[in-house]
Amino acid sequence: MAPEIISASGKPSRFLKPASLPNRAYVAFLAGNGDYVKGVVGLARGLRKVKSAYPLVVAVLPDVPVEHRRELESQGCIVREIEPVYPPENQTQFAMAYYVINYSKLRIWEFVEYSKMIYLDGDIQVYDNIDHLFELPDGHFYAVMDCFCEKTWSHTPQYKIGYCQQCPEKVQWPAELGQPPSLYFNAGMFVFEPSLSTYEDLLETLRITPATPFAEQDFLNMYFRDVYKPIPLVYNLVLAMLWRHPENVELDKVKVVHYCAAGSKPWRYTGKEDNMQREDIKMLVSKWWEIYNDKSLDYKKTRMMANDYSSVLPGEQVNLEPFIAALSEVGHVEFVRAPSAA
Ligand SMILES: O=c1ccn([C@@H]2O[C@H](COP(=O)(O)OP(=O)(O)O)[C@@H](O)[C@H]2O)c(=O)[nH]1
Ligand SMILES: OC[C@H]1O[C@H](O[C@@H]2[C@@H](O)[C@H](O)[C@@H](O)[C@H](O)[C@@H]2O)[C@H](O)[C@@H](O)[C@H]1O
Ligand SMILES: [Mn+2]
Repeated sequence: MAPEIISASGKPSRFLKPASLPNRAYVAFLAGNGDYVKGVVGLARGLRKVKSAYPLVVAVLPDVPVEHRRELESQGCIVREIEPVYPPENQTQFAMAYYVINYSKLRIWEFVEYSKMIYLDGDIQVYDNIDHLFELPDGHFYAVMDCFCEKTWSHTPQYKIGYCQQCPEKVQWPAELGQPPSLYFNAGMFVFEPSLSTYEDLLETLRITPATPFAEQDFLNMYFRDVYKPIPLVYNLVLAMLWRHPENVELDKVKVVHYCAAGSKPWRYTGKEDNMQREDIKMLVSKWWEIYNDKSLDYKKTRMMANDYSSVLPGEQVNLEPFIAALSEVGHVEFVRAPSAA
């Protein structure tokens, strides 16, 4: 007979079942054997610190070494290997040469065991709980608007005339250039619904879409243009906003920081690049390290998750208080099926 388990409410229950969490998850993308794994480990710890109720899935390319995968698993991540996705061959000059691997992000639309996911770049940190974004209405693509003012945009007409969607009133879009660009999001963070039909259509469409300087970010903006809904900048502070549009930023309200400005990746920070000696940048980099180095944020296996039922005798009453307390620390729990006592 299975052990009699007394739940925190004092009512006997055959097995403690978590309040069933809808099948949602955060998802990150990791490629190569370099140091971005530090970013994803930091992200896993950050989500735990803000007590997110959902797991972090990490889509890894085949070139991510087993040591990095084990490290991510030891941080409670669910590691899923994906195959690379390449854009059609063409002569495009990517804004950063390595952007070509970022098309592989498209594989996350295949994770249909989840009804809704929030994608986060590995160079993002979450400083306040954003689980409420999972409640946004289905049928749309939610992301934060990007900025066109950094040199990385110098190939574009908007950069050349000094137009940016963050301050559309500053420079009028000239009629001779036709329509102003549609609202354009940064693809380092977005809320989406995995779907096999969308996944197949994304790959099919990519096959006939020439690659462009911002790679999958341009592609996703084109593909989801009609269903894109901007969400406030507090959900993805692209660091350049601090010096390009400070009037749009209330730093103490920011929930998610995206370390995408040149030289701002905390694990590679030297302080030598432009803007990297700013006090706000130094504060944000050290905030990232505080979480990365905080041992109390290590993933804790609980007795239940350690499948340690053997010590529970038939008929024994199990006090679940420590377990309930650990739950609130761990944030999310994968329940393991108890071996049948028979
Ligand atoms: O060598 C790399 C380069 C990129 N990435 C992943 O691809 C994302 C997008 O690249 P990045 O954040 O550097 O682009 P940015 O936002 O700085 O333009 C990263 O956050 C990582 O999740 C990776 O895993 N390894
Ligand atoms: O592959 C293209 C990448 O394009 C985006 O990064 C850019 C963009 O934000 C520019 O606006 C900034 O100027 C630039 O610094 C920054 O790197 C996404 O963050 C990243 O996830 C990925 O999609
Ligand atoms: Mn990024």
